[in-house]
Amino acid sequence: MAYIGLDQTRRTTIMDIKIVKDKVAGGQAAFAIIQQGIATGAKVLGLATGSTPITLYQEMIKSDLDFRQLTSVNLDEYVGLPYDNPQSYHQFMQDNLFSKKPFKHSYVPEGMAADIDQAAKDYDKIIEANPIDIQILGIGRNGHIGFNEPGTPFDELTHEVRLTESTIEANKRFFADEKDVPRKAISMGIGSIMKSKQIILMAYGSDKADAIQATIEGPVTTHVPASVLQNHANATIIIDEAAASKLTNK
Ligand SMILES: N[C@@H]1[C@@H](O)[C@H](O)[C@@H](COP(=O)(O)O)O[C@@H]1O
Repeated sequence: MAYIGLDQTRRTTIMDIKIVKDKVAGGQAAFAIIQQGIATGAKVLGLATGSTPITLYQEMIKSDLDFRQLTSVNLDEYVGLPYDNPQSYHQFMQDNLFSKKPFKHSYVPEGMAADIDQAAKDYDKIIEANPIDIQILGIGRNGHIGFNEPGTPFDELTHEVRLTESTIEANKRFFADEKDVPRKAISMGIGSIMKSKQIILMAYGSDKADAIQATIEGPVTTHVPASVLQNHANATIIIDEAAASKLTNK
């Protein structure tokens, strides 16, 4: 489909919206979908970082599911942040999931590669060889998914990203100083995210309410990257009351 740079206003599918009590219930709802997916043959999970998926990962950890026959493919990583830095997404995944529930293979984009463009091409080959059955997403306050900032063409593959001021501002809480926040990242593209057979986007809290309203009720536009999910055949949005507070049709 040719979405490049175009704003699409035609909604082709209706997303499944689940409004939950809180992020714990959200994690349980997402886990139930994953459990069902694995029971029916899902082999590759697309994973995300940020505070949002943590309650899902806690459900995965406390479950008796064994992930050692599955592969995981992560969305993104900062460029130039050593993998043992506590804020790197390699380390985040280790701390929040992989150290407790290992997968057969876990891929995270190589933000420390000497040649990021080559690392991006290599990551696309990994995604091609491991088609994603279920992709987990959070959402940035500006509607970004992965690190696909507003304006990213919908058919983009893995690429280097210059982070927006809004994202640097939102992510500075994890760093000692704003100047320590990396300015660049490597991210799976929207083209690859949309190829996932199933997508679960989660969002909690009032600072996500505008992005959620635009994602669900606004036009499909590259200005709000997550709005592309309106064009996905099997997307579920799990949100709490605060994140749902600006929806006009509840
Ligand atoms: N690259 C990540 C996104 O994948 C994530 O969705 C977003 C929101 O983070 P949080 O869940 O902490 O609000 O943060 C970062 O920008």
